[in-house]
Amino acid sequence: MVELSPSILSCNFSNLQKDLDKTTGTDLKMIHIDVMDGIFVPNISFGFKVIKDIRDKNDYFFDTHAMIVEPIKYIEEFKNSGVDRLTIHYEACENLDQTIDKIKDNDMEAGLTFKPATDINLIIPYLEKIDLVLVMSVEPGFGGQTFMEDSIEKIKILRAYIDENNLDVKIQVDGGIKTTNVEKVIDAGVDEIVSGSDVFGKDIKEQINKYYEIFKQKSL
Ligand SMILES: O=C(CO)[C@@H](O)[C@H](O)COP(=O)(O)O
Repeated sequence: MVELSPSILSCNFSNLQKDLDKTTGTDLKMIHIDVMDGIFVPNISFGFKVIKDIRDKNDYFFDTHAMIVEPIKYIEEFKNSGVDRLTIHYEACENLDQTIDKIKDNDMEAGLTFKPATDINLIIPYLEKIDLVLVMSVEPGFGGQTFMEDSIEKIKILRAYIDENNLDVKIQVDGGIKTTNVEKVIDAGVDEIVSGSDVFGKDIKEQINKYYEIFKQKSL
């Protein structure tokens, strides 16, 4: 079944744990943690201290999206903060193979993502080495943007390649996803959905339950 990874970027940071507490009693298994450096993307979010503090209070799988240049420099810090999977950008790494290897050497799952303008054919050769490929369906940097329709074709290309080659790689989509458009990305073949404003900007528990209702219907 498809899983939801709600982006805490849309939480109220004046009391982050209060929003996370509202997710309890749902089917949720992971949360999405967007780290931005103000250089790779034109926004700054939060860093290791925040991740570590919420790690102490939440058992979820920590699905982390690093929108930072040269993430290789910070891999140990992500690990020490309690990150379970670290997704890095194709465009942000001087030595991508070495960065992926170092994530795995630090006992985290490795995810790879790419900006909407990046040619998907550059990503395909790395699928054998990674645990997750993330299709960005908005320009990385901000929540609340509109879903880019050409992401559907990218998901289909990745789904076909992964299935044809029997690879053990999950496909995640992130940006502009709502309960009203989620079905089309599921139909295209995603395994995981990131949603920020549509979860933490609304009635949190109600929205998570709505997503899981849709996922269950789709898996019948
Ligand atoms: O990585 C990003 C933005 O860079 C996303 O995770 C957004 O935070 C998703 O927010 P919505 O588009 O769902 O509001």
